[in-house]
Order: sequence, then C-alpha cells, then structure tokens
Amino acid sequence: MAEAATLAAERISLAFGGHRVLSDVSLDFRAGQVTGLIGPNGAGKTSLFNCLTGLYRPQEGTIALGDMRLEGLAPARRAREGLARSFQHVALCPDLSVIENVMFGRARLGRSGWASAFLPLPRGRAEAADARATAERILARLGLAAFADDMPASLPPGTQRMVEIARAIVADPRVLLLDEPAAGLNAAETRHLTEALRALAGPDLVMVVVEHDMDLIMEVCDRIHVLNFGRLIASGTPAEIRADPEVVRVYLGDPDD
Ligand SMILES: Nc1ncnc2c1ncn2[C@@H]1O[C@H](COP(=O)(O)OP(=O)(O)OP(=O)(O)O)[C@@H](O)[C@H]1O
Repeated sequence: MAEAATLAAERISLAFGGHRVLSDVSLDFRAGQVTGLIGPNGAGKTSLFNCLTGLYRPQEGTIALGDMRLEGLAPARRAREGLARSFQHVALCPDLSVIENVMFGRARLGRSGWASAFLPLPRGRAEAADARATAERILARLGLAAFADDMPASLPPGTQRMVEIARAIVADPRVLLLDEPAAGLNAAETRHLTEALRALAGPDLVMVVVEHDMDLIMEVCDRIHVLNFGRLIASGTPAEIRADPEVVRVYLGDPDD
C-alpha cells in the first residue's frame, strides 16, 4: 500500500452560474483519523466531495493528496491514486451479485481490465481469482459473507450500504469518502454501520464521512469540519464542535432571530 498522506483542500471556491456553492474553503483530512463533514442541507458537503473526487472542477483552489496535486486530474485517475467513495443513493449494479459488485471495486488495480475479471480469459483468470478471494475476505470482515451470492435488490437497505462500503474498500484505498452512509437505515443498521466504520479506521486510511446522523458522527469521528452556506465555520474534535457557539446557532437556531 502507498504511504499514508493527508488529503488537503486549499481555498476552494465553486459556483454554478452566479450561484456560489463553496467559498474559499480550506481544510484537511488526515490519515489515521475519521473526519466528519457536517452542515445543514445545501451547505456544500456533497459538492466538496465532488471537488475532491473530480466530478466538479472548482473555479479556484488546490487539492493535494500528500505531495501529489489532484485538481487537474480526471476522476478515474484520482481513483487510481487511491480515492474511493460511496454515493448518497445506493449505486450498486443491480445485475451483478453482491460479490461481483465488490469485485468490480477492485478492477482499477487489475492489469487486464475489468471485463476479464468476469470473462473466462486466461490472462484475467489469476486476477479474477485474486479479486474473488479479496472480495470474500472484505465481505467476511464486514459480516456480509452470507450475502455473497445474493442480488442487491433482495437485501435490506442497511446491507446494501455495507456492500457499497465493501466495494469502496476492496481496492485498498488511501482515501475513503462516504456520503451519508446512514441515510435510510434503521437504528439497528445504523449501530452496525457505526461499529463497522470504527473498525475500518486505520493508520494508513484517510476516512471522511458526510452524515446528518449526529450520534453516528460524534461516535465515529476523531475530527469534524462544519460547513454552512458554502463556508467552513468550525473544525475540531467532537467535544469542541459540540461546544462551538456558531455551530450550536446553525443547528439549533439563534434564539434572538
Ligand atoms: N450540479 C449542480 N448545479 C447547480 N447547483 C448545484 C449543483 N450541485 C450542487 N448544487 C447546489 O449547491 C448547493 C450545495 O449542495 P450540496 O448538495 O453540495 O449540499 P449538501 O451540503 O451536500 O446538502 P445535503 O445535506 O442536502 O445533501 C445547493 O444549493 C445545490 O443546489
């Protein structure tokens, strides 16, 4: 695995037409920590994720993973550098089984292309066997081994989310960006997810979680950044964020308003 590195965004500004979505945002996400990115609806959390992964090109600012500048690189190239993400809405391939979906997440590492992971081509056979073994190991680690041959649609939302996370981590990413992983989950599923996220954290991984479930955020995160109307308003430990007057005002409303 490549060396652990900090993912840093400096002075990011993003606008669509005249609509400013991110204004001069500078923050970093460190290896060995789980960092939460929170803020009210429309604060710019997903847009910032999209800037980090390359789906959006900010008009200003730089993004770096360790010494490597990312802002000029296409999303696929950033994925090859070790950025993996899950989406706000479950985005599993409905025609592939659970294990095939997870194997697909490993395709970026293969030398013979993703098709050979599924087709019986001699060149791809060893890679396919390796991908399957790794996918089985990841599924077992997340308590999903029993669902390996199921189709995604037959599984409850919480299990589908966990499969998405399995697909994101199967390629051994340096950065894991999770966009609202608890959305649509019940209390028991959220608890399972909370434990799984804590177990995934490790010294080499930059893990970032966008989430509205504050209990999960406070329990899982080492550090939290707070966005409001596209601006960074606070950064700190869960205890510091809980006590930050600006954050309290944004979340609870100003009694004088
Ligand atoms: N492709 C786009 N075109 C135009 N406006 C966009 C686009 N993507 C995001 N926005 C706008 O950017 C703002 C921030 O949206 P974003 O989805 O990043 O917020 P968020 O903090 O993730 O919100 P939520 O918690 O509701 O998911 C919103 O006003 C949204 O309408």
